[in-house]
Order: sequence, then C-alpha cells, then structure tokens
Amino acid sequence: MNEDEILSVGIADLPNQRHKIVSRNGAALTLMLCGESGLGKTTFCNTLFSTSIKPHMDIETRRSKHMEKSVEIEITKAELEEKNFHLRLTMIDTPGFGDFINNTGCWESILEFIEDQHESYMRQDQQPDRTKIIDMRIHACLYFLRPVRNGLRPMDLEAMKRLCKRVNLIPVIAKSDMYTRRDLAMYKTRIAQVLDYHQVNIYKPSIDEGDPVFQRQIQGIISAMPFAIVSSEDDIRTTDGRVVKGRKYPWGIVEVESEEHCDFKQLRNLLIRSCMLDLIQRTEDIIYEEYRQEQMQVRQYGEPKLRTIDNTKFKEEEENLRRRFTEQVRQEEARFRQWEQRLIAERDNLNKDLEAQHVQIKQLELEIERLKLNSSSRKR
Ligand SMILES: Nc1nc2c(ncn2[C@@H]2O[C@H](COP(=O)(O)OP(=O)(O)OP(=O)(O)O)[C@@H](O)[C@H]2O)c(=O)[nH]1
Repeated sequence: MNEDEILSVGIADLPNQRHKIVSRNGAALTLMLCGESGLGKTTFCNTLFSTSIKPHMDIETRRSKHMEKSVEIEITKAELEEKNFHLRLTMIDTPGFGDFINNTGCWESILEFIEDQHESYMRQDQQPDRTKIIDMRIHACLYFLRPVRNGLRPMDLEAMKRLCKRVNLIPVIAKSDMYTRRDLAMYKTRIAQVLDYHQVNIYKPSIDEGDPVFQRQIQGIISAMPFAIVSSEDDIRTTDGRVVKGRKYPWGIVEVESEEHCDFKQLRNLLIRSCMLDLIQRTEDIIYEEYRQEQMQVRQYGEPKLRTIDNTKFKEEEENLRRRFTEQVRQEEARFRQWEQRLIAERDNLNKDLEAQHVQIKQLELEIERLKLNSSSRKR
C-alpha cells in the first residue's frame, strides 16, 4: 500500500464514501409550482432543467379549465442524469389556482394535497414492511407572484401564510422583465416587509459554518430573495456572438442566466445545486416531524386522520345551501298558509250556504205545519 492508499482509509475517507453512496443512489426531489395561470410556471420548469419536461397548455384547454372553476393537481415525473448523478424529479403543478374572481379558500385543496403526502408517508412508516415506501412529500413550493403596489395581493398573502407551515415556501416574482429596475427593487422590498410583518416563514437556506466559499454562495442566494426571475426556452444569439437562453426585445436581450438581468441563476443554485439536500432534510426533519407530532397529539396510533370541515369554500357552499333551503321552506310555508286560508274561506261559504238552506227548510216545514193546521180546522 502506498501513502495515498493508506490515507484514503478510515474517518478521513467518510466524505468520499458518502459522496459515492449518494451519487449511486441519486436523489428524489419533489417541487410544487403554485401561482395563477400564465405566470410562466411551465416555461420556468423547462428552463430550469434545460429540457421540455412539461408541455404547455393549449389555449382551448386553458379556457375550459377556467370554466371548471376548480384547482387541480397535475403531476409530472422525470428522470434526469448529470455526471452519473440520477435525479428523480416530480413536478406538481396547480392549474386553476388563483384564476377566478372569487378565490376564497382556493389554497385549501393545495394545502390538503401537501398534508396528504405527509399523512401518506406517516401511515406507510407505521407499517411492518417499510421497504416499498412511496414518498411524495413536497420539498419546495415555488409560489409565483404578480406583485401589486403594496407588495402582495391579499389572496397570495393568505395562501402563503398557510402553505409556509407545511412546505419550504419560496416566493418568486414572475416575469420580472416586465418591470423597471426601480419598480422591481421596490416590489422586492415591499414583499419582504409584508412577509416579515405577517410572519410568513419563507425558506432560508442554512449557512454552513465551515466552508467560506459555500457561505458566500448562500449569502448571495439569501440576499437575492424574493427571487425575481425571467424564464425562456428559446436560444438567442447575443450581439457578441454567444448563444443564450433569453427573451429578445426591440430594446435588447434579457439573458435568463445573467445575474445582472434576473435572479434565475440564484434560484437554480438553491433548488438543484447548493441547497437541494437542505430542502430535503428540512422537509423530513422539521416540517414532516412537526406534522407527525401534531397528529400524534390528537389521535391514537394508526387511527385515520380527522377531516375537519374548515374548508372555506365548502363552508361557503354549505352556507349558500342552508340559505337556499331556508328560503324554500319559507316560500312553501307561505304557499301552504294561502291554501289553508282559501280552504277555510271555502268552508265558511259552504257553511253559510248550508245555514241558508237549513233556514229555508225550517221555513218550509213551518209552512207545511201551518197548512196542515188550516186544513184540519176547515174540516171541523
Ligand atoms: N415576458 C416574459 N414572458 C414569459 C416569461 N416566462 C414565460 N413567459 C411567457 O408567458 C406565457 C405563459 O407561460 P407558461 O409557462 O405557459 O405559463 P403557466 O404559468 O405555465 O401557465 P398555465 O399553463 O396556464 O398554468 C408564454 O407565452 C411564455 O412564453 C418571462 O419570464 N417573461
């Protein structure tokens, strides 16, 4: 054995062994895309992995989905490989989210889906055989925002308040090439302030104490939050001859990967480079654990989850149904009362007729009696 071989045995080689195991096994990453239709979720997904993972929705389907007025869950799976590292990717899209005039409670079905994945894992974990566990717990939810003057739309704030408790939440300002630099800086500050004020706990990568290069990278990612991104699946040739992913305008080219133009690169670093493991570990060790502990406090081991009727949409429907039912009962009662009064009036009329006929009969009887008396007195 030479000196190098001796050094590569034992504790000092643990990181290499770990690296080999992780490379061999690969990783499974589940990402959720949330945000109203047309904000560029599909384009982002395809730009992120430089391949057409998700097909674009055609206009007709998009229109019919709008008519259905429901939030759907759409799952796309893909296997990616880079430098012998396998990534089993699951993308979860939420078509219909925030697309209607009344968006009250539209986050409920998404929240329920996220919780169902924790629940499903917990139940499988309680089984004797845990070799075939299907784990669909979501490691990060990218929330696509369309900023407004005061930062966030109330619906986005309400949705994020709830989602941040169950998933690593990453707010993203979509289509940032639509805003001027000054507006974008203002939106970023306001969104951060609003989220902070309302204690919306968005994902912040943990800073590794040891490695200064890694620390700088993470600092860069944190300072870019909330990310303002531009996505594009098109290759554009720049004036200096480079071919880049970008969007071409009469006034110039927006390069997706340029840190001068947007934060796409920082977000990509976070998701699939520097912080992928942190996202997965935080989901398993903190978010899932919190869910498990909460559930274990309110139910017995193995007992099914209690479905509380706190779905705002259901509550609204229930309230409408109750109102309609009360109104119908009120109308039926009024109709019945009218009918009853008509019957009473008819009965009174009949009684009056009867009375009149009775009087007539009595008069006729008296007449007969009188005639009988007259005829008998005449005979005598
Ligand atoms: N200006 C600009 N346009 C973008 C950007 N990203 C996507 N788009 C365009 O926006 C349109 C909608 O993009 P999609 O990716 O289909 O949006 P989506 O959120 O997936 O929409 P749904 O499929 O309806 O949920 C397309 O024409 C894209 O080319 C961006 O960063 N900037």
